[in-house]
Amino acid sequence: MTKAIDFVKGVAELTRPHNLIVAVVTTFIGYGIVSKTYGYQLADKTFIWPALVVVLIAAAGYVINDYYDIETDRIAKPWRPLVSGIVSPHTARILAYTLFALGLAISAIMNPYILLFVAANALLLHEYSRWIKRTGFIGNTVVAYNSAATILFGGLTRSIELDALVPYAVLIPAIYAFLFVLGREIVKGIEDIEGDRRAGIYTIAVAYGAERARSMAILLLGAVVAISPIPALLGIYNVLYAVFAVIVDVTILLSLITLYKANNIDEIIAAARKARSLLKVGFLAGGLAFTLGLL
Ligand SMILES: CC(C)=CCC/C(C)=C/CC/C(C)=C/CC/C(C)=C/COC[C@H](O)COP(=O)(O)O
Ligand SMILES: CC(C)=CCC/C(C)=C/CC/C(C)=C/CC/C(C)=C/COP(=O)(O)OP(=O)(O)O
Ligand SMILES: [Mg+2]
Repeated sequence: MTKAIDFVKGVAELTRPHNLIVAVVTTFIGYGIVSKTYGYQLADKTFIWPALVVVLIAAAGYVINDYYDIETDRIAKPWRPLVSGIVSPHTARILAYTLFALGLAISAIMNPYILLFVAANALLLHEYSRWIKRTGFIGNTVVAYNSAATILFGGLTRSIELDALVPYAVLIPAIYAFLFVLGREIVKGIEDIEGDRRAGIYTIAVAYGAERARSMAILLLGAVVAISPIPALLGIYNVLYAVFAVIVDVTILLSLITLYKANNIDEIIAAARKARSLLKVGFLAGGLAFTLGLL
């Protein structure tokens, strides 16, 4: 019985449910902006479909990532379900392709254009883990784009449902998400520098050193803080945007101070480990800023 429970826990862990929750929130950002632009109620029961597609495709993306990362995770993340042996690589592969297939099937039922968008993003997600990740910075931009694409996807699905054009306003949170995730991916590269170097993954940290990667992450994430007040000045978002944007800024600034104060490679890697978790809190706060800010 314990083995069965461990297996179910392992399968759940492979899908990274905490990230899926944030992805649903960010999908709602695009959906909500379109609703508000055309004078409809923000939330509608139809949101279940884009939310379900994003959960299925993102979960598939996380599972196939662990499948392709098993050797590097043996070094940096021995607790992952495939490395610890709780779930077999064969099972993970079947799970990933089943999740991809379910996401594509629902997209096909929704609309041909939605199927095209989801298929392109699903392919990009799969190829990221299969080989694009090894290119380093390009891989970071793919993850940042795919993350921001949840916002575009929410806007696309609601626009098609309302037979309306996707408003440019959807691009605003998408740009913030892209910069935020990209900065965090560079921080993750600092944390994983040893394992990535042995695996031949040319992240910014491996290619240019942890110090330069730290400087790039500080620049990118500092830019998110610098532009964070702008949406509050646009008259689209309410005070809740400002409240949650401050939380985002605090998570980023605490991360950057920790990184800046590190004096040597070991301290920089330890600071990156702390920043990775802190910035994840910022993702949720950021999603809530652009979501609750629409109410
Ligand atoms: C100033 C302000 C309010 C900024 C907010 C920006 C914003 C909307 C951020 C949300 C980012 C986002 C789209 C998150 C949803 C999808 C997601 C969780 C992406 C990150 O997943 C990839 C990551 O590398 C997974 O690795 P790990 O986190 O280590 O499991
Ligand atoms: C837009 C549509 C239809 C779907 C988007 C699906 C989503 C939410 C994508 C978000 C980003 C995502 C799921 C990326 C998957 C690839 C991934 C796990 C990147 C991070 O993996 P690594 O670079 O190996 O780092 P870790 O495994 O240590 O986290
Ligand atoms: Mg991985």
